Amino acid sequence: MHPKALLDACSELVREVLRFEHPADAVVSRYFREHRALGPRERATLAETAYAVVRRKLLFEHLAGSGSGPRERRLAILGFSGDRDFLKSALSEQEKAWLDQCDAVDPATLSERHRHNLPEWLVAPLKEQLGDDFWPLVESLDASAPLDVRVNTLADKREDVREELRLAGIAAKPTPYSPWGLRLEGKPALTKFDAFSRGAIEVQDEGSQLLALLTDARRGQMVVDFCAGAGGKTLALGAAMRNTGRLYAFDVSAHRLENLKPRLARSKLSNVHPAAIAHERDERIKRLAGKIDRVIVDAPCSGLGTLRRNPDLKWRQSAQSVVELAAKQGAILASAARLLKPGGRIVYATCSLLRAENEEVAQAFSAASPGFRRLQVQELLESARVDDAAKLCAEGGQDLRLWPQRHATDGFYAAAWEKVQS
Ligand SMILES: C[S@@+](CC[C@H](N)C(=O)[O-])C[C@H]1O[C@@H](n2cnc3c(N)ncnc32)[C@H](O)[C@@H]1O
Repeated sequence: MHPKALLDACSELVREVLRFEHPADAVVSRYFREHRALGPRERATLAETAYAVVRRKLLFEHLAGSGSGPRERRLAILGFSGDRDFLKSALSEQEKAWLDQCDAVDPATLSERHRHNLPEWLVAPLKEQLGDDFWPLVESLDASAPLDVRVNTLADKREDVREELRLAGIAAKPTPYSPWGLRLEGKPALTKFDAFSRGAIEVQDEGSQLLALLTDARRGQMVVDFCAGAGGKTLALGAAMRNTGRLYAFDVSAHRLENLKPRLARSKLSNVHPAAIAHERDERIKRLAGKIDRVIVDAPCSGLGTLRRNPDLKWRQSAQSVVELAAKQGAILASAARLLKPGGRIVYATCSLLRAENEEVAQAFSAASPGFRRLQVQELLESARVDDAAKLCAEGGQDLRLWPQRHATDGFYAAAWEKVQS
């Protein structure tokens, strides 16, 4: 594609993504569907440019203030992810001079907001939690997330799969904490490999794997994945149960559960029962009350722990949406807890970085639920043979707290309780 045409396409995509009416990944996928002639390299440039603009929106808007021409074009030039000379061949003399000026800006002279590129409502709670670690977090959010897979230990061993991938030209290392994980080098398209099609691997961030390990679902148990979505955790739990017992995968979105089906078929699990529920107080939940050994609530949340992959979330969420989510999370956790039998365990998890969706929801549940004993996540991880469990927990070892800048995972939180014997 001619550089000028590719830059025009980037500007168009940037304009659509910046409307923030839909998730950026959905906007990008739709754009590609509507422009089928685009080749893989052009697609990569388009997607990476749009994401770069979303990531560094405040800085780019500031720099774009001095240029001329349509705003989206200036933003696309600043975020352009392809070769510099290629880009310059699409620019007017005036644009080239402006871009050189922008490149010459010393980052040290920029204001904080132009360096962190976060909305103000998010900065204060993050700084309060992180102190000096705030800037390393900002830096980590600019980098792309590694590609982790979980080995389906029902049928394969991690080392065998690692060797199989190596022979297929994919280098991988064991993940540092999860005994099920491999971290791949680069971003190979996995779907064409036998290890993928026969269900030996599933793409899953190491942090998500740790949530499943924490749930500790065992052979023969009755287990509920309350917010199963496309079933990332469900598949890990089903394998941990060695394809025995009964694992319910609930979600209010039948559409998301549909995406579980092909993954389930690859995994060879037959102990999973997906079911769409109307809401967290659905009749189906009431019928199972007091019968379940393990429940995981991977609650709907702001998703701010996934900003490396979904940078648009920082612009699509707000202080108000977090308040609403926290209320929803509390309601789901309280309902899900009714499922447990005495001695059963419930894990509450989010991929949010904010205390309002994490510690505060957990504390409110503890305070309102005398029949539940808070468990020490560090001890649970150690029992699940997770290395360096203390490093994965907040001080004191009570809760799991994963951060991209510390653990190279998405940001995750988890707390766990046991229903007291009655
Ligand atoms: C963080 S996602 C789950 C991701 C999934 N566990 C995985 O590992 O792929 C949260 C899910 O909660 C679902 N959800 C929202 N409200 C719910 C409710 N009241 N009861 C059950 N699920 C709900 C959403 O549809 C969404 O799929």
